[in-house]
Amino acid sequence: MPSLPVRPLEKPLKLSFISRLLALPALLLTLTTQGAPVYVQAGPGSFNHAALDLLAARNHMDYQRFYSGTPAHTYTSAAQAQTWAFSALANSTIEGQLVPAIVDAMRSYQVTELSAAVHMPIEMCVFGLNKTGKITHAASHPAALKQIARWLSAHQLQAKPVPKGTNEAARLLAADQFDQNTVAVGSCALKAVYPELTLRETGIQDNADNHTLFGLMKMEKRPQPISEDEARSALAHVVDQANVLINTRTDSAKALFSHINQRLAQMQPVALFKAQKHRPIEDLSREAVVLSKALEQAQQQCLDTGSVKAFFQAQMDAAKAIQYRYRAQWLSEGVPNQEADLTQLRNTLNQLGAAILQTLTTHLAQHGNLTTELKPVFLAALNTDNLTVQDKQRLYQALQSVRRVENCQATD
Ligand SMILES: C=C(O[C@@H]1C=C(C(=O)O)C=C[C@H]1O)C(=O)O
Repeated sequence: MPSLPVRPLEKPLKLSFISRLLALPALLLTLTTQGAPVYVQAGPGSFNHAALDLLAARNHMDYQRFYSGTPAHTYTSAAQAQTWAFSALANSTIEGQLVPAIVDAMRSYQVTELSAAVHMPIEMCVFGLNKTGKITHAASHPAALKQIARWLSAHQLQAKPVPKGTNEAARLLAADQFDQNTVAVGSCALKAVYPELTLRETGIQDNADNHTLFGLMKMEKRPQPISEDEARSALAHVVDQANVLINTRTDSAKALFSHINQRLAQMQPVALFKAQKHRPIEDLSREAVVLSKALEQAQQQCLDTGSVKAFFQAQMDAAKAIQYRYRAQWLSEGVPNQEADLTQLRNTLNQLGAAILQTLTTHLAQHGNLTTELKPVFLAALNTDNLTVQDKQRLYQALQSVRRVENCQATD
C-alpha cells in the first residue's frame, strides 16, 4: 500500500457499520440476498463463477446470475440495477495484491456494502480439443498467462492472449476458432460449461499459493472519478473488510475442528483401556447411546438428524480405525503401562460430542454450510496420531453435508 493520504469513503458510515456488524452472523447479511440478482465479473466457467458457486453452496441456494465481463461493466450494471456485484478484489501473486482492473473500476465506483467474501485457491486447468495431440499454443487471459509462465516455457508454448477472459478462450476453442494444437487455460470450472473440451492437465499454475479474494458488494457511481492512488486505498480498505469476514468465518470453523480433533485424541487412551482388559474395540451398544444423544441434541438445535447421524457415524468409524491401528502397533511393541479409565473417557467423549454439535450449530447459523473452502483448514487442524488422510476426507465429506432445518424453532 502506498502511504498516501487515504481519502475517506464517501459513505464511511455504512462501511464502518458493516465492520461493527462483523461479529454478527454473516449469514444475516447474505440471507437478504437469497436468490437475489448478482452481476458477476467475467463469464460462465470463470474463476468468478467458481467462487460464486462456493458462496451459493454456503447458503444452499443460487443467485440469479448476470455474467458481465469487465469489472467496470459489472459495477456499472450492479449500480444501475441497485443490486449485488460479485468480483475479484485481490490476488496473492500480484505485487501489492490488488487486481489492476479492479483498481481502475474503483476510480468510478465505490463499495457501499460488503455482504460476503470468498478466498479461493486458483487452480489452472488445461483444456484441449483432443486428449493427446501436440500442443503448440495456449490461449488465456493475459493475467492468467502470467501465472503459468513456467509451464509455458517448460513445454515451449506460445501464449495467445484473450483479453476478454479465460472462459472466452475456452469458448473460442470449443467454437473451433483455434487450431487442434491450441489449448485453453483457465478455471477448472470450465469443465462443466464446455463438456465438449477435454481436460488435459490440472494445477499448472506457477505459484502453489495462488489465491484470489472475491467480494459480494453493493456499488455506487462516484460523483467524480478519483485518482488511481485513491482508488488503491479505497480497494485496500474493502480488501481489509473482506479479510475480516474470511477470518471470522475461519476462526469459527477452527473452534469446531478443534473439538473434533480433541474427540479423536481420546482414542489412544480408549484403545489402551480395551487392550489392557482384552476387550473388543467396537462396542455397538455404546455407539447407539452416542448416536441417540447426538440426535436428541440435533433435534433441539434444529440440525437435520439424517446428516448429523451420518457425521457421528463417520466420527465413530474414524475413532475405531485409530484404535485398531494402536492395537496393531502394540502387538509388536507391547501395550503401554499407563492408566486409562473408560467411564471417565466416555464422559469426556459425551462432553466433546455436545461441544461439537454446539459449535457446528453456531457455525452453520452464522456462516452458512461448510464447503470445500474450509477443507484445507480441517485437514491441518486434525493432527491426531493414527488418523489417515482418507479418514479425514471421509469425515469432512460427512461434516460438510450437515444441514440446518429451515423454519425450525430451537428448543434448548
Ligand atoms: C470410543 C469408543 O470406541 C468405539 C467408538 C465409539 C465412539 O467413537 O464413540 C463408540 C464405541 C466404540 O465402537 C468407545 O468404546 O467408547
